[in-house]
Amino acid sequence: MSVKVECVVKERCEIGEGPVWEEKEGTLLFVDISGQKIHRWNSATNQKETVATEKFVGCAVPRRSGGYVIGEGRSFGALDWESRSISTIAVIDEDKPNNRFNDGKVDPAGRLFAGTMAMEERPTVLELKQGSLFSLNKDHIVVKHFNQVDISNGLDWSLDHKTFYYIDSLTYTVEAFNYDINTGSISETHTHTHTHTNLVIHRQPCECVCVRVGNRRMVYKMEEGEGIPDGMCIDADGRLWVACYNGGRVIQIDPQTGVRLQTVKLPVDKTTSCCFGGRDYSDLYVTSACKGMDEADMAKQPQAGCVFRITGLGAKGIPANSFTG
Ligand SMILES: O=C(O)[C@H](O)[C@@H](O)[C@H](O)[C@H](O)CO
Ligand SMILES: [Zn+2]
Repeated sequence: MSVKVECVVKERCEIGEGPVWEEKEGTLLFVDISGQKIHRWNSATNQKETVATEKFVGCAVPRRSGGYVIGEGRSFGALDWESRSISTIAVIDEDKPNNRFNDGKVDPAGRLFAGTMAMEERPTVLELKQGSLFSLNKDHIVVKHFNQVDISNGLDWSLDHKTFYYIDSLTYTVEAFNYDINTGSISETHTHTHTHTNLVIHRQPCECVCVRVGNRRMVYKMEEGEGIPDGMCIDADGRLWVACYNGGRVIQIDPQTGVRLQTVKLPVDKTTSCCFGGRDYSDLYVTSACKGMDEADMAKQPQAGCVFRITGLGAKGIPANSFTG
């Protein structure tokens, strides 16, 4: 079966992002970040429902108790779809009023992980190192895992739940961390002995307790022409699919070897994120953006901002997790 790419949601999102397949209804949930909208597209009827938000909305995920949890502005919010009402659960980055949520996803234990970034003057132009990665647990407790992030983006967990894969876009890499599914912790503290050669008084080994962010390591470095790593999802074989912003493609990576296994090109450059869906999760849905494109660009790429479906990949995904709080 050959790979086929088709445009399925013919709506030009400014920044289409964060697709999530909702198996029960056969709907695709996704956001338009700067368009300040949350969409649910029904693959059977081709109907779409939309909720408008008051601020940039970085992500929206299903909630086990019903409705959705979103990252809007600098708030985690609870969205009741029927009444279209949004209530604040928690506020983050109080000391960084110019920050906003970006990409987010629910871990296998039902915690919502989402990262922040500074507001952009235009795509990828922003104050650097302002972002952090947060998680919201079922008791609505917020944990801040690490900071110094440029653009917090794609994230997912290995099939054995021991590794957290993460993209800070302007590192142009995909990284991996050790992950503890029981505690939701990415960082690890450990003690080790070493001799402080630089401190004259410290001539003998000393016990240092240092908190390293869980063995952070690079699994893939983007190549020339591949663009900026943006959204990401894992497939049922444990391989990563990365949407490449300005690269007009999604790439499949083996995180064990760092080898790129597949490249699928799309008819738009600003591919932003991807998730598996459809019957037995064998379709790859890809969101895209048109923000920052001028008339001439738009004329060349009339489907910029639309959602695409790739079939025939020979790979399949796994069901998305719902927030348990
Ligand atoms: O879509 C996102 O994740 C961000 O919100 C965009 O505004 C980024 O600038 C772009 O995707 C490059 O990473
Ligand atoms: Zn993104």
